Amino acid sequence: MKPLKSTPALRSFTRSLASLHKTPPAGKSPTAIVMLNMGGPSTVEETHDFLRNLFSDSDLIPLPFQSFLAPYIARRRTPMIEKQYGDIGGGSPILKYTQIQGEGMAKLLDELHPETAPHKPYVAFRYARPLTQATAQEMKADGVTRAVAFTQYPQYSCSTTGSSLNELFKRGKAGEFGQDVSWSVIDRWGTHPGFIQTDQAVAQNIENALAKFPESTRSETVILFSAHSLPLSVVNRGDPYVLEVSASVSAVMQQLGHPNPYRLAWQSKVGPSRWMGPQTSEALKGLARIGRKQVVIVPIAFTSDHIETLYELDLEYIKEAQELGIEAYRSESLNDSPVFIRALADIAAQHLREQSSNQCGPTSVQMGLRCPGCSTPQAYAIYSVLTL
Ligand SMILES: C=CC1=C(C)c2cc3[nH]c(cc4nc(cc5[nH]c(cc1n2)c(C)c5CCC(=O)O)C(CCC(=O)O)=C4C)c(C)c3C=C
Ligand SMILES: [Fe+2]
Ligand SMILES: [Fe+2]
Repeated sequence: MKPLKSTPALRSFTRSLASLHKTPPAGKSPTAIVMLNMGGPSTVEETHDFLRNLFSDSDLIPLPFQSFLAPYIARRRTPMIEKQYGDIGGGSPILKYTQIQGEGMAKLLDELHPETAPHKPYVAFRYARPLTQATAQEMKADGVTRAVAFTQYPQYSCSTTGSSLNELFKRGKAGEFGQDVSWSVIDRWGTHPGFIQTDQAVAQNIENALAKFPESTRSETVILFSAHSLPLSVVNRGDPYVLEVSASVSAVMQQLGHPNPYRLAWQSKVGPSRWMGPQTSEALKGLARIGRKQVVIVPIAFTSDHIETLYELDLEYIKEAQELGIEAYRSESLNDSPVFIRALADIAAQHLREQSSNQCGPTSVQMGLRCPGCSTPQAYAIYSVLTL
């Protein structure tokens, strides 16, 4: 990763970031917990706009002549992706689940950290409704003065959480959330102590899938973790996502406490460039070649169901496995799991406690150039640009 160089432009950028971080005036406005994610089209009709927004995001896909190419690629890809959303029931369930998770989390937070109650969840999606812009208006209308940006991607990538934070920063700088909002950030939690509970939820879902196999052969079942892949160019510039996903896999296996063989594979490669491998479909072929007959596929880098679980894993890979002579099941996504919602509340509560005692833990960072606790560079608007 390249070191941050101090330049006049960077210094002025830092000053504007610092000005975002003001002490909130006393008041009864809610503490906003802003749940960041990419989102998905709630209906098939929203697919085109979702794709246009996605291909317009240079943090995710830097394209030459992006403003011309993005609508073109989106238009060409729309029929295929529309069909996939049609096949999974007519849209993405991510908004529904994020709302359930947010409501449940906020209620628990009021008990766990009454000092900052009431807590109100806001959803800020990057490519689908509700977009950050609309969320900003809602927060401004509510008179929010204290906000926590809480990424819903457990593992950090500049292309996902980094992109959402950059969007938040741009809109914050333009005053769209109001003038006196004090922000803090939970930017990753794949190895947070609270994630142990999430591991419990993931591990429980794996147990449920394992239970579909006869007890006599259950321990031979391969647990195949599957995460959205990343272009190798992104991995090679130091993006921590692959490392953090691997750490989550280890934590879940430890939680599970079984000696089952396990592997991590990567799915959903897009375009002709080289991406992180092995691809999930190749891993299945490899397992068939060495005579494995039972597999549980586990989505590990996304908490709600989406096209990759409901279409790619359920409709494509499970069938592919069957054709290879493997009996395969997918473990459920976390979705509205109460254990998971409790984990989200614990992660947010710990963050708020650290903030009020001016400490800085692993999930507790400021919108500033450097973390006041550990001095790592944490101005994401700068951080992701410099590491790209
Ligand atoms: C942790 C999750 C994800 C990472 C990391 C990620 C990186 C990444 N993605 C693309 C390109 C595309 N992704 C697309 C869809 C998509 N991506 C994720 C998650 C991550 N992406 C999800 C959950 C989804 C689907 C949303 C849903 O509702 O199901 C798409 C659009 C679909 C398509 O056209 O095939 C593209 C394109 C890149 C380039 C990238 C890293 C740089
Ligand atoms: Fe993606
Ligand atoms: Fe820190």
